Amino acid sequence: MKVVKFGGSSVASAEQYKKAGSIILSDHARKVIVVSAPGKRFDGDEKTTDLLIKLAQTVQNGSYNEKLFKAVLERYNEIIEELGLDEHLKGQLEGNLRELISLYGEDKDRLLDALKSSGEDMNARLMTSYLQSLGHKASYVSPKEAGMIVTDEPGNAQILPEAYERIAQLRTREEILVIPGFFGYSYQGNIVTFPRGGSDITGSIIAAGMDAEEYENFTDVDSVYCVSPKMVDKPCELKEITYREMRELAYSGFSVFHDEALQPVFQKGIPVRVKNTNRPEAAGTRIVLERELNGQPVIGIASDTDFCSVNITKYLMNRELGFGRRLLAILEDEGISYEHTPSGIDNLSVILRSHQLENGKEERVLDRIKKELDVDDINIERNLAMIMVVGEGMKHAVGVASKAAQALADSGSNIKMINQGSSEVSMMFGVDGASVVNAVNHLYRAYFPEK
Ligand SMILES: Nc1ncnc2c1ncn2[C@@H]1O[C@H](COP(=O)(O)OP(=O)(O)O)[C@@H](O)[C@H]1O
Ligand SMILES: N[C@@H](CC(=O)OP(=O)(O)O)C(=O)O
Repeated sequence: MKVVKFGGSSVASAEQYKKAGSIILSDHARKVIVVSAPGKRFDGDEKTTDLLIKLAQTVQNGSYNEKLFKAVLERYNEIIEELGLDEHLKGQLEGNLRELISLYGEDKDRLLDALKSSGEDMNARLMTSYLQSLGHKASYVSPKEAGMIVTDEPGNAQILPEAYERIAQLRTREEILVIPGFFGYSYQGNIVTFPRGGSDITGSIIAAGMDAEEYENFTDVDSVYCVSPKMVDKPCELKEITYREMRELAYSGFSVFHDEALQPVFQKGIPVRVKNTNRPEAAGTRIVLERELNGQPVIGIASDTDFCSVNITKYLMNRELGFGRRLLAILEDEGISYEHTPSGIDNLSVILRSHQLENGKEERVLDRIKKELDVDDINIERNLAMIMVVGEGMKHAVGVASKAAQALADSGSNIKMINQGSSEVSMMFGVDGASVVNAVNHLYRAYFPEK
C-alpha cells in the first residue's frame, strides 16, 4: 500500500485534479491520498492558504469583507463546476467556512489555524467526491478520525508518539482514503496546523503509521535537483538521495520537500519518491536510507537568505565559565531559536533568521546581552545567506572544502563564516545575501563540472 501526497500545484484546478485522479487510479496500491490546498495555477496566482491567511487577518483587524471570503470559495467552486461535482458541495463548504469564522473569530491564533486548515479540508472533500464521481469507493477521513494527535502550539504542531498506533487502525479500511494535509488535533480539541508546507509532514506521518510500502510525493518538477531550479537553469536530477542528505538540503532551502517530513518515514525505513503530477512517467527521486556514493562527494547545494549574525566580543571570554550558556538562555527566554554559533577566543557569533528580531525584539535582546553579560562590543551583521554543500561521500573525500573555497573566490564572494558538523555530511558557508546566486552557480559548476 502506498500513501500518496499531492502538493498544492497538483490540485490547483480541475485540470490538475484530472491528472491526480488518473495517477491515483492507475495503481491499486495508491490507497491513501493526502491533499494540500489548491496552490498557484499560474505565475502570479495566489495560493489558497495565503488567501485564507489574509481572510483571517481581516476578521481579526475588523476589516472583514465578503469579497475575500467569496474569492476563497471561488477557487473550490470553479473545481466543482468544471468537474461536474454535486452542487450541494458549494453550500456545504460555505457553511463550514462561515461556522469557523463565527466559532473562532475572537481568538486570533485559533482562527488563523482553523482557516488555514480549511484549505486542505475543503480540498480533501472535493477529491473524495471526485473519486466517487469516477465510480470508485472513496472516503474523506478527517485528521481527527485518522488519529493525527498533535501538540497544541498554533502554527507549529508536532505529532505525538501515540498518534502512530491510532493511524495504524486505518489499515483495515478497504476503500481509497482521502485525508487533508497540514493539520491535526490537540488533546485540547483544537485544530493545529504544521508549519507552512506541512502537508508533506502529514503524508509522512500517515505513511509511517500505516507502514506503507512507499510514500509518493507528487509535485510540479520531475525530480529533486542537485540545486534549486530557481537558482540554476536545468540542474542535474537526483535519482536517489538519503534521508540525511535530504533533511540537510530541505532545511537549508530545497523547498520541494519539507525537512520535518523526513523523520517519520526514516524511523520506519519507508522510501519516499518525489514525482511530477504533470509528467508521472518520469522516474522521480527516491529518498532512501543508503545509496551508492559513486565516488561523488557532493550530492546537492542548497541556499537560503535573510539571516543575520549577532557578533559579540568580550576580552577573556574564553575564561568565563558559562558565558555561552547564559547567552543562549537569553535567546531562549526571548523565544528565539538560533542556527549556528561560530566562535573565537574572545568572540562569539550567533546566526539567526532575521525575522526573529522583528517587532522591537532586536533592541531588547541586544540590550539584555550587553547588560547581563557585560560584553565589550556587540553588533549585528544583516542580509546574510547560508549555503549548504551536502553529501554522504564528503566524509571520505579530501579537498571538498578547498574546492568550495576556490569556487566562492572565483565568484567574488567573501566567505563570512564556515561551519562543518561532526556528521561530516554537510558544510556550511555564510556569504553576503547579494552574492548568493552567483556563489551557488560557481559551486554548482565546481562540483558538477560535467553539467
Ligand atoms: N532542489 C530542488 N529540486 C526540485 N525543486 C526544487 C528544489 N529546490 C526548490 N525547488 C522548488 O520546489 C517546488 C516544488 O515545491 P512546492 O512549490 O512546495 O510544490 P507543491 O505545490 O507540490 O507542494 C519546485 O517547483 C521548485 O521550484
Ligand atoms: N497549503 C499549505 C500546506 C502545504 O503543504 O502546501 P503545499 O503542498 O502547496 O506546499 C501551505 O501552503 O503551506
